[in-house]
Amino acid sequence: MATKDLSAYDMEKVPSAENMKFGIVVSEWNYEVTGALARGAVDTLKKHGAKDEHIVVKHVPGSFELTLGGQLFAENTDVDAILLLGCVIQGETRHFDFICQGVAQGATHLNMKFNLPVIFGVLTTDNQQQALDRAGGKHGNKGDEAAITAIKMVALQQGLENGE
Ligand SMILES: Nc1c(NC[C@H](O)[C@H](O)[C@H](O)CO)[nH]c(=O)[nH]c1=O
Ligand SMILES: CC(=O)[C@@H](O)COP(=O)(O)O
Repeated sequence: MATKDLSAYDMEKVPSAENMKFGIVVSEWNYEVTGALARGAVDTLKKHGAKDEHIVVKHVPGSFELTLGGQLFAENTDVDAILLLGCVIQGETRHFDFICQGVAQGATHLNMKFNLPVIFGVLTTDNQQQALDRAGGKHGNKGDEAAITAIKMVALQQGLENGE
């Protein structure tokens, strides 16, 4: 099955992030991958106008903790969007399934609970190579994708809230 280039997008269709504030929660598990996701996300947000001081990055131990990290951002800051960045790689047991389900459901819950764009930037792969391919490799960078998604959702929300 063809895999989309996660970093390919129409620059003209991305609103300015100049006045937007972002919180980024990064899992420390598989940090060779998640660190690359974070760099891609920060670089992309700044490429579209976000100010350094409006991008706050915090780390959590694993992807399962991304949800609480996002909730802490939502409860204690005035960010306009939160990016959850992680990498879960299938092991020998079903632990993978529970982590992935937990963080996916957690991210969805935060979107609804706080009426705030919470972006699911978590790689869920069979092996490390698939993850590396999507963290700045041949399939682009899911961190870039998460950043663009965050910008577009903030612009959508602000537009609708302003009656546009
Ligand atoms: N195996 C992976 C984990 N496991 C750790 C969990 O995310 C969590 O920290 C633990 O279960 C304690 O609550 N985390 C990843 O992000 N990626 C993995 O591949
Ligand atoms: C995906 C994971 O949870 C990682 O810790 C691998 O765990 P296991 O090999 O015990 O399934």
